[in-house]
Amino acid sequence: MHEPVEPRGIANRLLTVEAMRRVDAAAIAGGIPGLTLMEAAGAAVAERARGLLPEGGRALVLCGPGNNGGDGFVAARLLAEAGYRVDLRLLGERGALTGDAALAAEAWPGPVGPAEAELAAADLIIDALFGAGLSRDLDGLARALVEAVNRADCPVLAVDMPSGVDGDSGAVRGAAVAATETVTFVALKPGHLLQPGRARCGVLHVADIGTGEAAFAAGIAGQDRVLFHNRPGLWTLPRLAAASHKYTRGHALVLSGPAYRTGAARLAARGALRIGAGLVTVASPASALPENAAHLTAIMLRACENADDLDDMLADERLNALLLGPGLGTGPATCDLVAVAAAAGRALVLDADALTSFRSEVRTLARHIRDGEASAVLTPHEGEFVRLFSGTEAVAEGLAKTERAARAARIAGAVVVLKGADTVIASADGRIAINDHGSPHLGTAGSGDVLGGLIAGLLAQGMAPFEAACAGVWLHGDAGLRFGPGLIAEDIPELIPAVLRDLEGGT
Ligand SMILES: NC(=O)C1=CN([C@@H]2O[C@H](COP(=O)(O)OP(=O)(O)OC[C@H]3O[C@@H](n4cnc5c(N)ncnc54)[C@H](O)[C@@H]3O)[C@@H](O)[C@H]2O)[C@@H](O)CC1
Ligand SMILES: [K+]
Repeated sequence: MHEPVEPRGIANRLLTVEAMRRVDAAAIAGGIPGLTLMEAAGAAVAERARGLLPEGGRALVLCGPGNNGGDGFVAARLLAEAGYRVDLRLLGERGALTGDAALAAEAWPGPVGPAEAELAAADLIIDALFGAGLSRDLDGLARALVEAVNRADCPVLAVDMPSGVDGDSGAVRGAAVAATETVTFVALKPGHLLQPGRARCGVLHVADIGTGEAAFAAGIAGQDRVLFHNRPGLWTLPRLAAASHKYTRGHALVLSGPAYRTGAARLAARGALRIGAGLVTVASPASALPENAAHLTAIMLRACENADDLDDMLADERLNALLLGPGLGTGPATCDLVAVAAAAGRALVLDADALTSFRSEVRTLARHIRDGEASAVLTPHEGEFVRLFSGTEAVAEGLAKTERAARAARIAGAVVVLKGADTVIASADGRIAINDHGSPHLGTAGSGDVLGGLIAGLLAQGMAPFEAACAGVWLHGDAGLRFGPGLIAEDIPELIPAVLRDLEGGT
């Protein structure tokens, strides 16, 4: 189990639903009454609601039968006190409310409407139906209510989680509110970042409700999965010393496919160079050298026909990071290249055909990595992931994406970057980062090849594999966000200088 020591890492920690319960319980045990926490949560919701409501506007607050509903009662009261018109509806019987939620309901001075009635017209709906306590799929009245919320043409502010989204997996349980904004408490939960939950949250806000650092520490203690939001601060890019030269900035080697299958390697190589590797070499079969030479200038070329040639090349210790896979072709020849690269103990990025060549043979791949003491980053998309890990516990039905990636990382003894709209980066030591910094425009041919090159370029500069993978994913996502429609893979390396400049200015 890995416990990060730096406080910046802790700032990016996510809380599972269970860990959040422990935070609440520890805060209460430490002397903060539960009702005080609920008042703070409701106040944070009311404050955000005021930002979404016109002056004196009308809020419709939908309260559920648990403490999420309790937060709704508090927010309703505070908004009414501030002069807003508030309609409140309760799903369930008022008499069935217990604990702090019952106390919050008692303090609400207005009428409590039934959930069955048609939704009243409003300037804002506050969704306080279900949060961390969601325990089954929505059906019946709860589901009808959520569907009615999604038909309403006003903004929706979700309390803690959009009702119907699972806090740990981001799954939609039957139906889920599509919120404009979500206010959650203490820290983000995985379900705020994993799809489809991420898309239901809208703009995310995290409110401090006064639980304190000791309760937070109690909440995250003892977990064998350590969850992070992938953001700058979780990793630090290599700093360029004044005395740096190209040989101190690492040398990345990208293996290219044969003639007419070389574009992927060039995209990756360009990514590695732009991200700051001092030297980048593309190695290809001799037949493909002219094709590569016609397109490459700063990037060097070498002939490499097979695993023996690669072995000879790796006698040069300065080749410290390798990317294998894009365009290589699947089969035993690619497996041999991976075996030689791993045996040389270098930092590896394995993508595409290098992963598919080990279809259902991940244990063999893991043995190569272990025996060579190589540090490897595997970058599968969903299809490659299923092929590589089929037959293992990483592809069991119904698992959250975080758990699949974490299990895969343990099996492979490598960092696994499970790509998608919600890329998850998992390390064999139990660290998991979820990335929501990206753009659907990145779903374009060759984009993944550039990502592999970025990670290889960071590894070449000496970054540790988990941090290099997280940083590569974030930088790639940032490039996608700033370009938008019309993005093609060739654009991504060219955007990296601006991404780096802004990052250096902002962190
Ligand atoms: N001290 C605390 O624990 C605090 C909790 N807070 C709030 O409390 C929430 C968690 O409260 P709870 O644990 O009471 O859980 P919830 O209020 O999220 O939901 C639990 C209730 O919903 C019912 N339920 C669950 N799934 C259902 C479904 N599919 N259909 C119909 N009914 C369903 C359960 O039977 C239970 O009555 C958090 O999300 C947060 O909003 C905040 O007030 C901060 C402090
Ligand atoms: K909710």
